[in-house]
Amino acid sequence: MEIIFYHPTFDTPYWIAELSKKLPGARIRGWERGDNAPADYALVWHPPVEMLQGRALKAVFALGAGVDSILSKLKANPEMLPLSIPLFRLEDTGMGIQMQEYAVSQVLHWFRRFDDYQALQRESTWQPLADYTHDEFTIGIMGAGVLGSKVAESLLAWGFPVRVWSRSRKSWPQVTSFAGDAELGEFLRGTRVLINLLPNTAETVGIINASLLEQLQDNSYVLNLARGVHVVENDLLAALDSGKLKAAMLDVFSREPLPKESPLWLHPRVTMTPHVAAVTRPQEAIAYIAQTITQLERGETPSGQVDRVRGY
Ligand SMILES: NC(=O)C1=CN([C@@H]2O[C@H](COP(=O)(O)OP(=O)(O)OC[C@H]3O[C@@H](n4cnc5c(N)ncnc54)[C@H](O)[C@@H]3O)[C@@H](O)[C@H]2O)C=CC1
Ligand SMILES: O=C(O)C(=O)CO
Repeated sequence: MEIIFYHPTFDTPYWIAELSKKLPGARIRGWERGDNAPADYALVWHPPVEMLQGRALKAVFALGAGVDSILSKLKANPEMLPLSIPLFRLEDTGMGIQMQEYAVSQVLHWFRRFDDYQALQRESTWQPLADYTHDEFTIGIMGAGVLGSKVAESLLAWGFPVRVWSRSRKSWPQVTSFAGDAELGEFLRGTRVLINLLPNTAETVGIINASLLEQLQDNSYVLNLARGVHVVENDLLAALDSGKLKAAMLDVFSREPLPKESPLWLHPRVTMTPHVAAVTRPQEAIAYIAQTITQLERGETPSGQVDRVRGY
């Protein structure tokens, strides 16, 4: 079995060595320009078109959870990967716990009013504030998939009311589930902390816009953990300035790295991280990919296959 690997920043020799331990029969090589030799599987992130085009592959693996970058490249170059070749993505593989850590720490930060106390500290003001209660701090998670479900679980454990919005209804204990466009308004009206874990698709681009933000409770919070293009950044800034939003924490941006001139950098109620909410953990990802390849070789149907028509 021949496997080609391409990632613009990962340590390729390390990945090849670790993958080889899990797939001892495989010959694994880092792909370089000009390499047209046969391959059965390709492991990729932001792959050049020529890496995949014209190859009789059994499957392609995205080395992350989101496949928007590869699907947008495919839209421009449909010949890069025929629909008959399955595309897999990473399902959790250690990202769930990272998203839980991020969401829990930020929600507790807002819930315990550390943002307000930090502002008071800057004015050298000693001023105890009224506590927030859990029942006025409903968490609304957009996207109830692999990562949204993990985040829901972790915030429930801290006693917050949790609701989710997704394409299909979920029957999860203690979680209120809303489904489809018809129920988005009701979902938003009861939400105090909006957490975004949607995939980037034609339907979800720009979804966090003025009209959506207007439907949230006053003094709400936005935590964007998914993709920057979900948020209309000027609408978010306007909602912060009008008082509709109390604060926003952003991990992802419509342009990355965030340009120096973006007003988001300096807004007093915006905090940010540079797209690090959940990174690919090599050991977990390698175990998942090796197991999935083994299942494919046995003729089984593993989970994690992307529905390219649906877009995630
Ligand atoms: N900031 C970061 O470091 C990272 C961000 N991500 C982002 O998180 C996203 C979610 O990842 P997973 O949970 O693994 O994806 P998933 O595919 O398991 O879950 C997606 C969820 O979104 C829902 N959904 C999709 N389209 C919808 C629509 N039009 N209306 C309502 N609901 C819709 C689905 O029903 C599903 O519940 C990824 O696509 C990626 O963009 C993932 C990993 C790291
Ligand atoms: O896996 C993903 O989709 C990511 O965004 C990783 O940072």
